Amino acid sequence: MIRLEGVTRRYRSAAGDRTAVDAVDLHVARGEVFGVVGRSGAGKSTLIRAINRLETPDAGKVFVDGREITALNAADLRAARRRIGMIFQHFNLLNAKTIEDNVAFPLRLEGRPEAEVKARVKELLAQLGLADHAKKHPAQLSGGQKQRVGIARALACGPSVLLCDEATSALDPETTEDILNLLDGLNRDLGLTIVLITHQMEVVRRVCDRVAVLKDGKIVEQGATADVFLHPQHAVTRAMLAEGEEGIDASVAPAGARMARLTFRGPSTYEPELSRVARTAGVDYSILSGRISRIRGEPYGQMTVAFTGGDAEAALAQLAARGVVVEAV
Ligand SMILES: Nc1ncnc2c1ncn2[C@@H]1O[C@H](COP(=O)(O)OP(=O)(O)OP(=O)(O)O)[C@@H](O)[C@H]1O
Repeated sequence: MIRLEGVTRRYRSAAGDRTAVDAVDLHVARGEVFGVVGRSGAGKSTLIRAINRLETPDAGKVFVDGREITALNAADLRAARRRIGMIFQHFNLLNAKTIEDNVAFPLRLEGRPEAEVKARVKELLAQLGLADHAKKHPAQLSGGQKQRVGIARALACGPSVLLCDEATSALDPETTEDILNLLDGLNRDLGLTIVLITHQMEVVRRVCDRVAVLKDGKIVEQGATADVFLHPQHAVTRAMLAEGEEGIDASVAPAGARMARLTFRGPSTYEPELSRVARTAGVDYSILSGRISRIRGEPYGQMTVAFTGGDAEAALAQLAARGVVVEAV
């Protein structure tokens, strides 16, 4: 659906050249929600803006829905962009226009008949819960409502792709959840392919099927969200995931304990595997840290456990045989 081949973007300034995106190859499948995370300055904005050529790459090719975006002339690019919706951190609404005129804007640019514009705007406002706000101006709406207007405008021309540039970064946690539910529903119900960039790992955990981690303009790690989040390979990914989490205090482990990190995935997360195995292997265990949650709807449990007494190695082998991922700590 979306393919980037060797995409590079450099910025030249008096302070020197800076390669914001460095020979990135990326593939996003149709109907997927794909997240790109990274620290500030990693190149996330530049990368997502290369997809609809708001930033023209210095090298490389971008394909969206079979068309090479990087090869289009200005008129064809305008037409292609109608099939690529985009929403922004600060909404980018036209403050002097009403909500309905904001949503109508891309339809009027496209030259649609006014009756069709009116009908489509009405439909979109109803779909996004904005029907009561049609005649208001952006300044009269909350952040979450403004982002809903942004989404309505992005959907106006019936895009196959939605690009989200830090779309929830200016919103409080509750409103973020509301907008993420909305994006989730659009992906599910319309089959919309979504690419989002964010520095919020929780956003990726909640909605993304796959994720790429960007550092200094390069992808350092990518994969299914659950795989990357539960078994991060790169230091940047580990550091971003560790933020806000309490580290493990190994000094609290009983003397001589065998420590291991255990990862349960899927329905077995809720099974009493640990106590069954402890009983048969005759070991005791202390849980030093742990989290049971969901990644993109899939339950998982991950905990650091200290085993004492009995046969800890046999317990770990039994857990591994039951599909639990066992890692030495
Ligand atoms: N128009 C520009 N001119 C010069 N340098 C730029 C420009 N836009 C971005 N850069 C530089 O390119 C690098 C990548 O910036 P980019 O905004 O893509 O990163 P980001 O990961 O989106 O960061 P943030 O989360 O802070 O927005 C940074 O070093 C930035 O300073």
